Amino acid sequence: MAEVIVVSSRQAAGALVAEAIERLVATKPDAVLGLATGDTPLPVYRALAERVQAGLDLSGVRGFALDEYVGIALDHPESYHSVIDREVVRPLGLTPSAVHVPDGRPLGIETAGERYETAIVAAGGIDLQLLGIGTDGHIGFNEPGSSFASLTRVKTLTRQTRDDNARFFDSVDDVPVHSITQGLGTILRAKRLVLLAFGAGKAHAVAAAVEGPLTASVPASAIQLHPRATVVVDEEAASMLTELDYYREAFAQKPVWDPVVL
Ligand SMILES: N[C@@H]1[C@@H](O)[C@H](O)[C@@H](COP(=O)(O)O)O[C@@H]1O
Repeated sequence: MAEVIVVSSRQAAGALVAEAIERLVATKPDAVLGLATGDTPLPVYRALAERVQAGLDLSGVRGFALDEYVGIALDHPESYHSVIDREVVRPLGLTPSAVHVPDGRPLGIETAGERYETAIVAAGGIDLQLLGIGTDGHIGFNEPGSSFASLTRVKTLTRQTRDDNARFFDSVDDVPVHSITQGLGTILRAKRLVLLAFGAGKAHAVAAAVEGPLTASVPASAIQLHPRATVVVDEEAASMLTELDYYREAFAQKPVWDPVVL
């Protein structure tokens, strides 16, 4: 099962995960990060940016974004190319050519997934994959029904996801219908997973992912198959978990030698 850590705030989550990333980079300066978009990972990026301002060097770190919209202009402010550049590459001082985002341009889209998988393998795989979670239980853009063996490919977005993401666009009609996303199989190959979730709106999806049955209907439940998965949640997002006392006890009693703990 995943390790669950309940934190008091988004800032506390950001600090905790930034600390884990700093430790990873200390042992592997060219570590490969799996980068999530959306609001959820922002506290991690902000905490890392502060560490960079204080002298942390992340210029050797490589990155692979989870997903991208299909058919969106690369320079659209809400393309994940733009978001990753704005929220991650620049503030963290990463080397732009070392950070990859799936290619959602229509020309060549049939082979874009395969090319992305090849690039991840050539980089030696992802060391730490950051994940948010959709209210419908998606990770990346793996919507309900996604195969646990799926690799990077085009997925049609659900209406719920498009409604959720409409806040980034002028209207829901402007939200692209298709995405290209790392598959659940891609995500499960990462050496470590860190899924973050904040707010009551995520409570149902978190409970289903962590404690529900393993089912493609809740794509995030795939994290139960991963031997090094950590879920970092605030009290609201944790509110529907039934084993909260156990998670708190396990974290309080964490062995110092435990490599799974953040
Ligand atoms: N493709 C992204 C996901 O990777 C993200 O996890 C999810 C949740 O977004 P937020 O963190 O803004 O709630 O939204 C989008 O659909």
